[in-house]
Amino acid sequence: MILPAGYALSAPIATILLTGNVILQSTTFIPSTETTFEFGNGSSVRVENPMRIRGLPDLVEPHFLGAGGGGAVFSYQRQYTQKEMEHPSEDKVVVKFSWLQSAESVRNECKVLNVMEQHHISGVERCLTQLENPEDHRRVIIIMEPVVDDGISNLNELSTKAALTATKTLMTTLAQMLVARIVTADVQPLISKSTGKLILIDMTEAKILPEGKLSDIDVALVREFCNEVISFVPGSFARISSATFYEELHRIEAESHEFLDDNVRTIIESLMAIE
Ligand SMILES: Nc1ncnc2c1ncn2[C@@H]1O[C@H](COP(=O)(O)OP(=O)(O)OP(=O)(O)O)[C@@H](O)[C@H]1O
Repeated sequence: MILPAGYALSAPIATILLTGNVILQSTTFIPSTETTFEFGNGSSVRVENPMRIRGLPDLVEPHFLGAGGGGAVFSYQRQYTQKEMEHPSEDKVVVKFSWLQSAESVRNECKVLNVMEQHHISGVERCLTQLENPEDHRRVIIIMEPVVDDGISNLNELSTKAALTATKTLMTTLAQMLVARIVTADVQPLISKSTGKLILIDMTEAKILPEGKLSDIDVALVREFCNEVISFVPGSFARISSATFYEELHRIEAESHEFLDDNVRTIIESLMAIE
């Protein structure tokens, strides 16, 4: 977790307000609580338990995951009714509370993730919904999945098997994002230590490149994105990462008839060149 000093949690639980009302949920009684987290950047986040959002099961058991320039991130457990338990999806969700100054970036994150979902891009989060923060309507809350519980960001700390799984996902995602013309200069992999399952988190700075000839700035952005992604791959996996990238690229181009931009192809070929 990268936690800039300014965003450190100054007090784990500053206020706990027991509102006293008891909510009937399935067969469990959950006392409704509100907890205010104060952060070192002067912002606070009011965390409700349960959190009620239209179209989603009640969200319970908030747990602080981390904070950065975009906001404060918590996991919540979905509280299913008996009927919904028959077809449960991922059990936990990620809830990101933007700061006031980062609301636009967090809106952008959900928008880009929605576009990625339309392109069937794997290895990234899914943004389920976006809402105004009732504390301050200029701030935004986004709900995403999945939560990676035992996440690390360094592939070199994984077992060989898990690192290979993570590398293949990373290169598959790189190919899918490049064809979809989506890049980010802030690449943050989160990898399950036990399984090697990888997702790229934090799409606050991600950009959907416009159609047509790329500007010099966008070419530089693509180069930075590719460089950053490739820098996460352990040196011994250079060959397999390149093979995975091109295999996925050929699959997408054959199936969707969407093609990599020529400039992007040149960049990736130079970075993937193996002596
Ligand atoms: N899906 C997830 N599963 C587990 N932990 C997560 C997940 N998403 C985010 N986190 C944790 O929350 C932290 C902050 O998340 P993220 O990097 O998305 O926030 P941000 O404020 O937009 O960051 P940045 O300062 O890099 O822009 C991460 O470093 C990570 O520790």
